[in-house]
Amino acid sequence: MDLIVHSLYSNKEVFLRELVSNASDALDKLRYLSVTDPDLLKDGPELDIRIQTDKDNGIITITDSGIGMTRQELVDSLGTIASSGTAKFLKTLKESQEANVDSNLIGQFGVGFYSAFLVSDKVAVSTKSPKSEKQYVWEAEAESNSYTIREEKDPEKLIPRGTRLTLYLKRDDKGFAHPERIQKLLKNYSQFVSFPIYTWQEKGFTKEVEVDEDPAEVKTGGDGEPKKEVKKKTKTVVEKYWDWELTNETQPIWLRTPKEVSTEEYNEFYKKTFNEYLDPLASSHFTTEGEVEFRSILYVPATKKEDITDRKTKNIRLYVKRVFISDDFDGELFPRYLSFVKGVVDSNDLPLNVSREILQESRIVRIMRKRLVRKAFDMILGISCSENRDDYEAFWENYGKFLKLGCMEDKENHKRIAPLLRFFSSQSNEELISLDEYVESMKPEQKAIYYIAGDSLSSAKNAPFLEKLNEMGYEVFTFD
Ligand SMILES: Nc1ncnc2c1ncn2[C@@H]1O[C@H](COP(=O)(O)OP(=O)(O)OP(=O)(O)O)[C@@H](O)[C@H]1O
Repeated sequence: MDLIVHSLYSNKEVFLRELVSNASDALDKLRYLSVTDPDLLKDGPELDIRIQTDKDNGIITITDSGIGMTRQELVDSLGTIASSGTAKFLKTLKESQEANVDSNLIGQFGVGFYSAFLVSDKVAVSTKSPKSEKQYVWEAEAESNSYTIREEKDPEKLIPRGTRLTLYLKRDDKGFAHPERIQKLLKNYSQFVSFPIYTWQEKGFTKEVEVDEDPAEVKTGGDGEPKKEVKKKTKTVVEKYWDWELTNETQPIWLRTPKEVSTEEYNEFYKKTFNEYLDPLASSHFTTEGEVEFRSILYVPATKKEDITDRKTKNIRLYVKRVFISDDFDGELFPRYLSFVKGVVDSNDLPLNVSREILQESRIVRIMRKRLVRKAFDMILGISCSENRDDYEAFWENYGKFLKLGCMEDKENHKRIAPLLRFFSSQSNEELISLDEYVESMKPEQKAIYYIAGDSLSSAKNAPFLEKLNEMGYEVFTFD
């Protein structure tokens, strides 16, 4: 706790992003499960997040109507740091400290539930799962290293389903309980949450009220006689009241028209969705219609992905008709060598209860995969056409080996991968150059015979190069 509080000290406000993101996950889970079990919604069809503040007492409550937690789930999820987002955060923190990452960037990582203690002395989580008859309250104080769980007995505090977090703010952080402050933070942090977020706001409307009667002189036309008439006077007053106000836009960004979305919005969406702290190198937003209909936004990250064999990347978030299904299907939607690509894919043609088995056998998925892969190539080609040569060099340094793997694993796409390859060449002062530039720089007699020593001859990365020479009309002989 000490480590979290100290490393995030200047970035306390991330608590709101983290707690709203947990609420949104809980709603996603409920919506997904309710597809096959509509009974789960019987305690209330509304799926939303509501945030209320009490600025006089420094209290914030965040209520979601999501999946909630049973007593056991409370113990498992909030009782051990090791299994929470906080554990992941601590791991990242350690790694980034070792790598000397600027500590300002740390606030961008996913911190998890425990970030509530950045601003709170005490946190209460009152939660009702549709699987359980009872509602339970988990409570802990920042200074203590234990928690309590009890059953909620107060009828006034019962909720039909979901979770209500109550944050009792620290003395110095009570300012977060101002409704305008919360609204501002939400606009900044949660604009891409796809469930409505309501905040409790003071509102006013103007109305005319009568004031003390006052005799007024009014001329009546005709006889010219001034007539005394009593005219009622009014004045405008502002009537104050409190009500829920919708604070975010719930239309997912991928459903919007690409022309209307700015680069900043794409980048923000990327950073918030994938917990990234650097803007992506490239993005691509597209819709395909016809045989198979889906929408997608893909990104090439600017951060390096080390492990080429890591298939569990959670880089592609799959939605079916806007319902979040899973981020576990990267391998089904993209080949291994493109596992660094991140993005969202929303299909109208897949069943909501789609499983890995369905994906693997589906003709629709085969078509989607083909299109996604092509779009990924286009996006990478786009970076290579950038006026700034450094952009592609950065890309190549991060992901060059992935594309080389592509040459080996995806013969069908050789023609698309070839223009994306780069080589160090002694003919170009060891600069990274493309195949075209390489062939260009060769003397005619070099083009006639191209000899590669040792096993590199049969190595797949040379295959596109040989194909290229062949295409240009040279006869290619290879020697073992
Ligand atoms: N509002 C909520 N409703 C239901 N379950 C919740 C809620 N908030 C947290 N949880 C449960 O507590 C667990 C721990 O939350 P925490 O934020 O620490 O990690 P995480 O959400 O799993 O990871 P990350 O924050 O990196 O996404 C969650 O996985 C979830 O099971």
